[in-house]
Amino acid sequence: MSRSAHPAGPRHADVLPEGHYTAPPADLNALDPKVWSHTVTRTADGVVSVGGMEVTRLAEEFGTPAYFMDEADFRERARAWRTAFGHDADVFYAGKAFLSRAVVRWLHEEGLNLDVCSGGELATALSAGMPADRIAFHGNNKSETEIRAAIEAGVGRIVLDSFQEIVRVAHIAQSLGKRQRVQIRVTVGVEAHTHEFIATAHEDQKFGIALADGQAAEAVRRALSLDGLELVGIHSHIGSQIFDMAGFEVAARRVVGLLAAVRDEHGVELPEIDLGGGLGIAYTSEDDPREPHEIAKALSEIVTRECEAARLRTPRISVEPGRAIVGPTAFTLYEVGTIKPLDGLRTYVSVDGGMSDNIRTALYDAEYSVALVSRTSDADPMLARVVGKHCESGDIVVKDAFLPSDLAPGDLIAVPATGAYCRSMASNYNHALRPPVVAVQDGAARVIVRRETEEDLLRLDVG
Ligand SMILES: Cc1ncc(COP(=O)(O)O)c(C=O)c1O
Ligand SMILES: N[C@@H](CCCC[NH3+])C(=O)O
Repeated sequence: MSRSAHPAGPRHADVLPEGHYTAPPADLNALDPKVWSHTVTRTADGVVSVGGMEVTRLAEEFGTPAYFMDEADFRERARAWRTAFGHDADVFYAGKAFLSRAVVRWLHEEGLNLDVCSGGELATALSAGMPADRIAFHGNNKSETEIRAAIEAGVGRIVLDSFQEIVRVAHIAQSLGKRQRVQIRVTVGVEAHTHEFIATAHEDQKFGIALADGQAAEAVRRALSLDGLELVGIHSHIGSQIFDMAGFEVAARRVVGLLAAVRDEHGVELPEIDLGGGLGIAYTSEDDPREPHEIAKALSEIVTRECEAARLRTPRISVEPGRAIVGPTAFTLYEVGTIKPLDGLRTYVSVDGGMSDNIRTALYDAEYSVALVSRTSDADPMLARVVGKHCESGDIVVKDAFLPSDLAPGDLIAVPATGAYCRSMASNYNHALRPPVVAVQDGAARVIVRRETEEDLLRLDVG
């Protein structure tokens, strides 16, 4: 018997948009291991726990909204990537997905390298003890200050993104009496199957130097001619949240083609090839991501095969997964504040966060899952839209998902797979205070990024 608080509530079949769930899940209390981190489970009393700690206790201690990161899961995923690629390849975790000093230490301990794309990320990495030679510095418009800081620190490589930057980095390196190891980022001209805003290998966009019409070959010529630079490889990143390996195959083939052309023209075999990041994760039960060992095998086979065909020595491969490591490791915990059922449509469930802690739904039309985590329920499913508290009707966290129809203010709900690009893209819109990131492991929780306070906001406002 349903305990529905909204008996006349919406019927999902009336409103389901294309591509979304066709039916409510069989069991609303179940937690799909595809979208939740490995230590997440429902305890005997129905409360969800992570790292051995119940969310009700976590909410009491740390408040909501908050991101809870499963440290064991993070380390496991980092290790899986490291092991899959072995000692002949390098894994650079992409710090843009989420970076904090604790995360840098975990990465260091697990043997990963780090990709940073700003002075701020570089400073965080260095201050947490990541050896500079294990850092790669990216960006399509690095400032002179950032370039100088990276070279002075001794970063392992700078990834050159434009013709101007080739000269800029060479001059700064020379002025510091150094020769900087660099790669050139090329756009290989593939259309990655992902959202337009996060595809980066087609030519009509801001990143990289096009392989087409000889631009990349010209960039290599210039880089090889400058004393301040040691050109060690070619870099390609085709986009983000990609499941289909075909785009990586084409990219690898084209990059190896450039390596062969460089060998033919200059007699130089560049020793490195970086195929970037971009591997997709499961945000809903519909998504089927690849495992790191499958990805490693596929990439190394393509590169080896293409190099053999071109009679090139196989270069050292590197990859830059961000989302695939950190994305699944965290969930955002919210408290339900208000509930607005719209007859025949859907029920709006307002939580105490929103687009300020997760902009991805508004920005990319991203899909997420959600679950009631402070208790179980045997009420009927209701089609819900989880929305935030911002002054914006597009302030949506989860567009369409099923929650139990007895959901009530004060319940805790959690959105899984928010480890990547949520805290790192969080904002202070409406003077929201950015939530903390709390690492949980073996029954203990500790804040690794603290919650912002009104004092923090007022300190910035010097007016
Ligand atoms: C150059 C580069 N490397 C790596 C990444 C990480 O991508 P993802 O988090 O999708 O693995 C990005 C972001 O898309 C990027 O721009
Ligand atoms: N921030 C994006 C992806 C861009 C990745 C950085 N190049 C996301 O949330 O999916």
